[in-house]
Amino acid sequence: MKRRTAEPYKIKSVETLSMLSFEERKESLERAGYNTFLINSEDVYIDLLTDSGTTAMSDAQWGALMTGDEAYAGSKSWKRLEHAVREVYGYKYVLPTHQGRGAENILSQLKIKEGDYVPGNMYFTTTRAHQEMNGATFVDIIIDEAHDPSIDLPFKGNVDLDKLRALIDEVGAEKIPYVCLAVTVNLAGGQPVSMQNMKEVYELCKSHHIDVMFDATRCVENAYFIKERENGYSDRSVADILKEMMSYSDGCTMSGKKDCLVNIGGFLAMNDEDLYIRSRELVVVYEGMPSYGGMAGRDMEAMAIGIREAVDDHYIEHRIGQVRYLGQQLLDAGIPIVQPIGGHAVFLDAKAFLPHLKQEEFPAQALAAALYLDSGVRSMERGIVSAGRDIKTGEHNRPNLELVRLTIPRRVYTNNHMDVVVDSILALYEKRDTICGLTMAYEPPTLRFFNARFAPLSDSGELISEENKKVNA
Ligand SMILES: Cc1ncc(COP(=O)(O)O)c(C=O)c1O
Ligand SMILES: N[C@@H](Cc1ccc(O)cc1)C(=O)O
Repeated sequence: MKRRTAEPYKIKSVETLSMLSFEERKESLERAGYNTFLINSEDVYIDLLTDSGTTAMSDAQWGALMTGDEAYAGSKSWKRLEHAVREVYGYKYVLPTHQGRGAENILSQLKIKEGDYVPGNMYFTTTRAHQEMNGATFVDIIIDEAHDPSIDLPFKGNVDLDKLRALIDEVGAEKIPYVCLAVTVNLAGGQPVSMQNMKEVYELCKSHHIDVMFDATRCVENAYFIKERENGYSDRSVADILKEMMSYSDGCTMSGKKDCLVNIGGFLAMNDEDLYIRSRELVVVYEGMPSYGGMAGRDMEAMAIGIREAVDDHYIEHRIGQVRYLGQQLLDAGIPIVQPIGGHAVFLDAKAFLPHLKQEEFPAQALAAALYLDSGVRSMERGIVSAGRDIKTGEHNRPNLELVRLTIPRRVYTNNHMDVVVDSILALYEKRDTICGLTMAYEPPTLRFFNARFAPLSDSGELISEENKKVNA
């Protein structure tokens, strides 16, 4: 018999959850314009909107808050954070930023010129927005399989080297300031990149004098998948694997709100001194002194500790295990989800869940809204709404993946909460043909998914109703 394992921590402080009635949830959803981003958190029972900044900190982190050095300049806390990044990730130079997109802003401004191309293994919303705002065209070089939710591959975040070579041949290396490699790939379903692939991308780029910058947001989760799935790594520690991974890049942007186990913070790291000096100038303009970059001294203390806690083998094994615990139950029940199960989230395949809805009826948005209505579980649309519009044609970008993300915060929920989520999804699947599509009532011009508002496309005005079967037929 396989012995069961449990959380590698015990609970010291608890937060009461609110449990609204169906009618209250319905009102809350209507007030939010059927957009889960606009629901008040006090109306949410289990919050799987994001794993960003939602981590439960450890007692060591809470304790360290008191030791934060809030000096405007030369803070001891910054020194400790800088030391942790250098030691755990291996980069020479580090600059603090208020969160990941602060680092993306500075990197994009410094490296991109109008008319450049930035290849990446699938886009991320904020990352691409910064690249485009600085005049670059994003080019997706992820393997084709990553766009198919049903293909089960160990490293579905890998770069297709032929696509990268073809781009270099077509536009010339001088038009590619850097390759942006996400480890893991959020929008592909939290899928990892293999060490072999990182090595090959790095070698190809170096032969053309192109830099490789990682989006390191969930790099520890990527390192764990390498330990589990790639030949030659099973006996190595996650910390050791992570260090090797980072050696195949010239620097990284980091949202500390994920794999640094904190509620706010980020950094930009690099090995090139000239880029460091120029970045430091922009940190002063956008973030604050290079010894705090938008973070309080106490935040930096917590992050320095979180960086080390995240590479504990027991922590990361449980983390990935919990995501898998949720995903596997859904798979066993025949629910369409992105395979294999990724690092930070389980992604429902909304196209397969609601096949009666056209993509312009926003199936993933409708499914996320229906899940909230059913049980108070909050998730996030990752499909046509998130993909926005083509900046040249103004048409909707139409991603192949039309997903609902169930994102698991780190160290927050127990597996009993995961069971509640499973039950709600199974109940919705039973009555899936009663769920109708949505129309977009308000569309913001940028990053529209955050603030867009929707309305049900049904005669009754209800999102879930037996009546909808007729509309959907
Ligand atoms: C893959 C990835 N990159 C970058 C970011 C940006 O980080 P932040 O939210 O800290 O600005 C996020 C989350 O927003 C992310 O998931
Ligand atoms: N990075 C966070 C927060 C976020 C969510 C959606 C975005 O498009 C941008 C940022 C996440 O992936 O959950």
